Amino acid sequence: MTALDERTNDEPTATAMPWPQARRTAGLAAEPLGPLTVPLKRARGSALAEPLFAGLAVPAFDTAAMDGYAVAGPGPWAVTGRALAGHAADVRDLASGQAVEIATGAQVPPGASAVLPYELALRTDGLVTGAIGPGRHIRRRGEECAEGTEVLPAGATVTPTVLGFAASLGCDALTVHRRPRVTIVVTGDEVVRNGTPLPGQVRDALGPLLPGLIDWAGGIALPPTYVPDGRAPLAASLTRTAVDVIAVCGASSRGPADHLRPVLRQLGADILVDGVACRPGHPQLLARLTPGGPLIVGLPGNPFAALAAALTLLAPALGRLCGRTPPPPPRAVLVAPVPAHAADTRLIPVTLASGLATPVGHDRPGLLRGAAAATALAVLPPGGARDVELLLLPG
Ligand SMILES: Nc1nc2c(c(=O)[nH]1)N[C@H]1C(S)=C(S)[C@@H](COP(=O)(O)OP(=O)(O)OC[C@H]3O[C@@H](n4cnc5c(N)ncnc54)[C@H](O)[C@@H]3O)O[C@H]1N2
Ligand code: MOO
Repeated sequence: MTALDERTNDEPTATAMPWPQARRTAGLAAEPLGPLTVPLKRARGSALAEPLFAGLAVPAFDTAAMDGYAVAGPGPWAVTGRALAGHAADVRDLASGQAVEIATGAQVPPGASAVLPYELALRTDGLVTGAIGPGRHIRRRGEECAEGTEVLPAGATVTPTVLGFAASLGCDALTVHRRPRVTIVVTGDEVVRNGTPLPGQVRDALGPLLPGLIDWAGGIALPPTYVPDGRAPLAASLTRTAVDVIAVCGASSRGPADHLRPVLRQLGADILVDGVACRPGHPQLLARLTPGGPLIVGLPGNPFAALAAALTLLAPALGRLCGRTPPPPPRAVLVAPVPAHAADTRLIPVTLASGLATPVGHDRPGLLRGAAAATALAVLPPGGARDVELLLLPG
């Protein structure tokens, strides 16, 4: 419920914090959650709570990088046997002038000076000839990393690639920060969850949008809860469950049914960010319910404004709680000048190609059309710029 159409409201909010400061505040609003050791399959999306060390050398043994012959000394070479991957016990020392047929991934026998690929080899009876430089096509033990090397710092996100790498280092478990649990509270008597909305109703866009964004940002989203307009239901929803973060959708503005600020005052919450000088999303807020209690992120009801606010306050707060080291923000050059706001940062949906950001339009606060077609939001500071920071959108 709002008193004004969002396009007519251009008044700055007295308490609004500059966008860069608001984002920094959210990224420092809490301490990373405690470490826990989990099996690899449960670690994806978490951040390492301690550096990852190579528990073994990589490769762990001298390995053939090609199918062919492991040869010792100058040719021609007498073929004395075969070395297959996974059969290290069969490996015998090679003397100069000897060779074994070898498969990629097999352990290279001690004494071998190179691997001669089939393509360069001529085999007649038991003899093989060919030209190959010393050391060619042998991946030496430890050449990728020596045993005990730090291979990833604490704070790195455990991506699918990191999981594969950790497994190849012999890890079965990783010590990561606990991921924050997030309740999504969707407010509004007009909000419906299924089907075509009737006149006066609006289909909930945020219950479907936020879980994926929260997962991408490092949190664990609980199923959204829906509360009618009113102080009592909202207050109850903020105190019902033990979670780390509560994202409230709607009720963030100053209309007759916008109860979030009064409820937070009534509950004695500590308000950390009370409005942000950005478009869209200026009514957003960040609060802490009680000392050591959950963070509350107030997201505007307008769906694109909510997305902009989620990237401004919610994602950095979740990144911090789950212990991720934030990467340096990506940047791009706007393909053409874009009108700036005099006092507020604008967040503009763009597509990216070759370092250029192209606005996709359709960026009114109530509509996700532009954002749905975009790969990032360009951060246009007050007064404007061509070279801009980007907020990548969840894929
Ligand atoms: N007097 C003022 N009025 C408004 C201001 C202001 O500063 N002074 N700011 C405007 C801006 S900007 C925004 S954004 C909205 C924020 O409003 P609320 O957070 O209080 O949200 P609602 O009023 O509940 O809803 C706004 C709009 O969004 C629709 N909505 C709500 N929830 C959902 C949902 N889950 N999925 C899809 N759409 C949703 C709702 O029906 C309204 O149309 O306030 C302006 N007003
Ligand atoms: O423009 Mo509002 O700031 O729609 O969030």
